[in-house]
Amino acid sequence: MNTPTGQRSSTLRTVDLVRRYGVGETAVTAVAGVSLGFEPAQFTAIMGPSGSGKSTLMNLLAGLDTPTSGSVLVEGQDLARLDDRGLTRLRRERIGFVFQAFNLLPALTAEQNILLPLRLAGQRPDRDRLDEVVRSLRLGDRLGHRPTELSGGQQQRVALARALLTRPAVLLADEPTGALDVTNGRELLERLRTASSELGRTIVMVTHDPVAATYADRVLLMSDGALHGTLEHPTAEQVLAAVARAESRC
Ligand SMILES: Nc1ncnc2c1ncn2[C@@H]1O[C@H](COP(=O)(O)OP(=O)(O)OP(=O)(O)O)[C@@H](O)[C@H]1O
Repeated sequence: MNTPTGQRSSTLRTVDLVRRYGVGETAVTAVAGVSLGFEPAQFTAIMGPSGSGKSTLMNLLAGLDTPTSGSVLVEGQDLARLDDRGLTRLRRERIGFVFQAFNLLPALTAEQNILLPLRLAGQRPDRDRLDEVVRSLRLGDRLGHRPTELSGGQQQRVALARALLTRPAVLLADEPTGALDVTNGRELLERLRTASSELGRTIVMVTHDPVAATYADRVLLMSDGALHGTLEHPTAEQVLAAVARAESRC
């Protein structure tokens, strides 16, 4: 998509984004001036040592935290200009979330969990859309089960179905494979890749796993709250080497 000025308009964009915690000598700059664009159908992995600002950046992208300065724009809308209702609506309709801990409601069945965001928005579920998502994630025979009756892989696929049902522009995934075994982790990463390449979703994933990062189109390396490099379609060895370099800077 191009703007009248010829600039490419990103689905998600940060401009000089800064998040500082505390004041005076104990102040910590968790995100130190990050300007980034995330494009449609682009799958980005964010890596970096512990404390480098990955979670803070994700919280800012999700509108869960407010920048000290700079801005986050989702489909051109500056999150800081939205009131609480507008922000809740944008997060419910345009941003999907997948977390390491699945975050499913234990009292609800898989289907009820998947439909929850729509119900909260007061919208009727589109059965065809539900069937399509459920089929693509191989959940057809598990819909009546509660989370405790599902494997970890199935629970995370339910969480992904919930995130994808509303056709969000952006999917934010925080260590989505962190609690999964290798096989289920790889399957989830394949689903994420399909969601970006075939469905056009903009995906941003924080991971500590160099192999998981190779499923992304690009890997952004953070250290000390700043961006210290980008790798395009790297191998796991290239990711490992880059992370080691970032850690040696700490
Ligand atoms: N609420 C807070 N109050 C004060 N400092 C904070 C707060 N949240 C994060 N920080 C600090 O900001 C820096 C970045 O933290 P952040 O959690 O974003 O790092 P991270 O890269 O996600 O780390 P990890 O990989 O361990 O999850 C750290 O120094 C952290 O201690």
